[in-house]
Amino acid sequence: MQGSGQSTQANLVFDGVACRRGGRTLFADVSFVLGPGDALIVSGPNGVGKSSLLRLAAGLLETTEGRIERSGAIALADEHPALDLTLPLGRALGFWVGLDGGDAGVALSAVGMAHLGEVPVRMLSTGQRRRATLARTFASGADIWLLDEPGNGLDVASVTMLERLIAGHRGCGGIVVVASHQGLNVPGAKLLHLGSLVSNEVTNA
Ligand SMILES: Nc1ncnc2c1ncn2[C@@H]1O[C@H](COP(=O)(O)OP(=O)(O)OP(=O)(O)O)[C@@H](O)[C@H]1O
Repeated sequence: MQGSGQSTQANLVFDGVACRRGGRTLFADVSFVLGPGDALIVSGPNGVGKSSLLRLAAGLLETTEGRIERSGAIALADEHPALDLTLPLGRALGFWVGLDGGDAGVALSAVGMAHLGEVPVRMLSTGQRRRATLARTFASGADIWLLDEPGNGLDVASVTMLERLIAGHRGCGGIVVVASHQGLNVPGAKLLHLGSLVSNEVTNA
């Protein structure tokens, strides 16, 4: 099914991971194990390293210490929609669908944007661009979704839609990691609060 975990063997493991950027240790000794259907919410103040943790998980940053293991395709959704601003939304999404597979129309419907397929990406509102980014994540068919502040700019109905997409992905064996200041409803998610170097402990919700 499009937008769901394609593999029942997806996993993401951090074992004693540290992250150093700009000459500063952001966090150290972060450990967690996520398997099919799991979710992790990463919270903490601005600049503590939430986005950096997602980039580590995506393999875009190197760990300073520790080990990261991942199995399954990864989609990272941050504030950059990575959609061609000049194209109508349906065609811009279609470019990625052409590479990843899936169906742009189904993905747009999943985020309530089926009626906006002809609107150029540059004309979308902030919240609509966020939803378009989610559509791209959904369409990717990736097993592991890394969502950076996915609720930013979303209205109440769209936050509910986001929570439903996350639940659906987990229900199909996918893994979701969310960095968020917002209190999203992600039942049974593990929680990681990055705050000080002594409190990077994962707890259950
Ligand atoms: N390319 C970079 N080079 C050096 N330092 C960086 C780079 N990108 C980010 N940083 C620094 O790493 C720290 C953590 O940034 P990061 O974006 O991971 O934090 P965050 O917890 O996601 O913050 P926010 O809640 O504001 O989104 C910040 O101090 C930031 O300045």
